[in-house]
Amino acid sequence: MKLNLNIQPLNTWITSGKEPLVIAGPCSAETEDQLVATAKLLANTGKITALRAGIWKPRTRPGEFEGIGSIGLEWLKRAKEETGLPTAVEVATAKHVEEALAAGVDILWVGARSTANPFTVQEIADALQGVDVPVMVKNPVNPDLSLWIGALERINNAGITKLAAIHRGFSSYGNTTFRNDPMWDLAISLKTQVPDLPIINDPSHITGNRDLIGYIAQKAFDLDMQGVMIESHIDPSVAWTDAKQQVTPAALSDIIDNLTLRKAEVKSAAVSDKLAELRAKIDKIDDLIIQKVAERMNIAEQIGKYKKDNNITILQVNRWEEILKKTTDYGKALKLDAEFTEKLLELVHTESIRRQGIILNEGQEQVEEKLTQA
Ligand SMILES: O=C(O)C(=O)C[C@]1(C(=O)O)C=C[C@@H](O)C=C1
Repeated sequence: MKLNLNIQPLNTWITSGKEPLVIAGPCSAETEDQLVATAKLLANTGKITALRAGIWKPRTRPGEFEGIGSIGLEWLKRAKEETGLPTAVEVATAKHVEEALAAGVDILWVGARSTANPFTVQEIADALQGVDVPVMVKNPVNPDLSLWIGALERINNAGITKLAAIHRGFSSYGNTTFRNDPMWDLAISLKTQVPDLPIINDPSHITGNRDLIGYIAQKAFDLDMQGVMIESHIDPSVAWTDAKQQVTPAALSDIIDNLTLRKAEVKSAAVSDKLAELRAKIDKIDDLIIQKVAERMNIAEQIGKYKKDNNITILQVNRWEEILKKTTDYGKALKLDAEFTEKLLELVHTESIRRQGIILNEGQEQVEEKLTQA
C-alpha cells in the first residue's frame, strides 16, 4: 500500500549539486578545535554536502560522554562560517529543536532511540510547527517499519516537507557481523510504500567498523538510496565516542572515490531494449511460478479433505523434513542458496497449513475472520 506524504524532492532543498550526497562529520563535537579542524578538512575534499556533529548524545549506559551540549552549537556556527557547509544535528527534545534553530542549524535529525518513542517524536513535531527546516528521521532501534513511518508522518503532519529517512540499521542480540543489522528488506519496504521519500544510509552505525563503511555505502547506492551519512573525525584513534567507526576526512574522500554510482532510470535505448527483453522472460517465469504454487495449494487442499475424513493431523513433520531436504538438495544442484530455498518452501508450507486448517475446522470461519481483523 502506498502512503502519500507531502514531501519536496531532495534536490530542491539540498542544493549543493554534489554527487553523491554525503553528510559527514564527527560522531560528537568534542572541542571547538576538533570540530572546526575536521570540518575544514572535510570541506577541502570538495565532496561533502553537509557537516554533522552530535551535540546531545543519547547513550545506552549512564556515565558515558553524553555530548558537549549547547556550547557545541556555537562551534557548529563557526565551522559553518569558515567552511560554508550547512550543518546538521540530532535533536531529541523540544528544547533541542528550539536551541538548534536559534543557532541557525540547517538540518535536524531524529535519532533511532527517539523514533522508537512516539511521545518524543510528537514533542519534536510540536516544536517544529510552522518551521520550514529539513528533518531526517532515523529508523527506530527495533525493526518496526510502522514505527518508522509513524515518526515520519508525525513530522510531516507538523508541516515539515523537507523530509528524509535515515537507514542506520537495527539492534540485535548477541554477536553479529554488523553493529546494527541493516535488514535491507525494511528499507526496501519503506521505499516501496513511500516512493517519494529520500533515504540516506548511515554505514557508520550499521557497521560499527570503519573497514566496512565503503561496502555498505555501495550497497545503499545500489538500492537507490539518495545519500550517506558518515562519521568522520580528524583523529579517530582519540575520538571520545564511536572511535572504531569514524574515518579521517582523507579516508572518507577515498571511500567516496571508490563508489560506483548507478541510476534507477535507463537512458540508452539499446540498454533499455535488452532490459525489456530480459524482463519479459522474468514476467513469463513469474507467471509460471504463481501458476505452479496455485496448483500445489489445490493439491494441499485435497490432502486437507483427506486428513479431515481420516482424522489425520495437519502438520506432518517427517514428510515436511523430507520435502525440505530433497528440495534444498535439488536447489543446491541448480545453484540456489540453501537458505533461500528453505525460506521459500517455509512460506509455501505455512500457507498450505493455513488452508488445510480452514478445511479441517470448517464452520470456524468466523473465528478466522476475527483473528485476521484483530
Ligand atoms: O504431505 C502432507 O501431509 C501435506 O499436507 C502437504 C504439506 C506441504 O504442503 O508440503 C503440508 C503439511 C504437512 O506438514 C506436510 C506437507
